[in-house]
Amino acid sequence: MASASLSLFSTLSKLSSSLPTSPPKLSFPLHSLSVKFNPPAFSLSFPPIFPGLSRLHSPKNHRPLASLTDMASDKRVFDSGDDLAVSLAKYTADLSDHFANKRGAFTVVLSGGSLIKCLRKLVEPPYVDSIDWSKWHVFWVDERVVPKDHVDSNYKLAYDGFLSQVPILPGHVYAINDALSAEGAAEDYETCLKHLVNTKVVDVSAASGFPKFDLMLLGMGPDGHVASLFPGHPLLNENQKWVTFVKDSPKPPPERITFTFPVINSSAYIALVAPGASKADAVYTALGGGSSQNAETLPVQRVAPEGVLTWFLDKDAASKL
Ligand SMILES: O=C(O)[C@H](O)[C@@H](O)[C@H](O)[C@H](O)COP(=O)(O)O
Repeated sequence: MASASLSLFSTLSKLSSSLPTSPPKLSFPLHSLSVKFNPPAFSLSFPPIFPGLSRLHSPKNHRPLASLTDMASDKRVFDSGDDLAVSLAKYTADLSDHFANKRGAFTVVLSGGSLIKCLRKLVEPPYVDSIDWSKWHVFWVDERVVPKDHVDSNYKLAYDGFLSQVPILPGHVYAINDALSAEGAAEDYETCLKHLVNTKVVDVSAASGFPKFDLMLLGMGPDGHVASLFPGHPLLNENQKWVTFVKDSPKPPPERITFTFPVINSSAYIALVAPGASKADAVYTALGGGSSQNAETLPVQRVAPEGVLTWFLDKDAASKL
């Protein structure tokens, strides 16, 4: 079993490295579109009508429609990690059905860290059998600039804990080109995204001109960072690039690529998944009004998508609310 996984891993790694690194030249540069960047503002208020909610349905019928009403909640707090994982799996599966039917594709953005463990129920029945995995396209909101088989790689983390256990097409898994420098990998990933926007695999936000992913699964660090956007870092204000790089990440390893806030905030749905006591202070700052007037805004407080934001917390993370 282990060797089968290893050989699958190496096949997938090879396939991923053969992803378009120099896609066809675009007929127009998307980044030259006029871009409206919303200044950082944290808001938990939702649009009066949740995008697409009324059209959500459950063709394979393991998910009763009535349960979709709990998607109206902005914050879900669970007694256990297992309860959180079950709810997150159901939420993801419902959105997968919705976007597969609406667009013929479901674009999902992963983080690293503890998020991958929180996806563990997706690889179990009923979801593993009922989700149309062929529609999934998988991206990373941030990635460490290390080889794909390195212990620090977010790709490897996701592959070992999730991707190797579901039939997502290898060509739909968009890992970074790990042969490049941080600058090169960020540029390459942005070029790849432009190609996918141009071919309509990835949607585009009419409001911002940035790519609009169907679902972004964001983790949050104890310091309130999301993706590789860290407190006090100038990259928090990047408003032109889609993908950029850091070489001084306070969380090791230092070299990473990351989506920028305009891309994060153009998402249709964001799940902010932050379990554990170490997240309680940042959760309080973000949701409980815990910061004083002079305190620096945490990166997570800048997460304010065009679409719907839902927090997934356990009782330890929510203990200070
Ligand atoms: O590469 C990374 O470091 C991750 O992608 C990062 O953005 C992660 O989501 C947060 O650091 C939260 O990680 P934890 O959930 O493990 O605290």
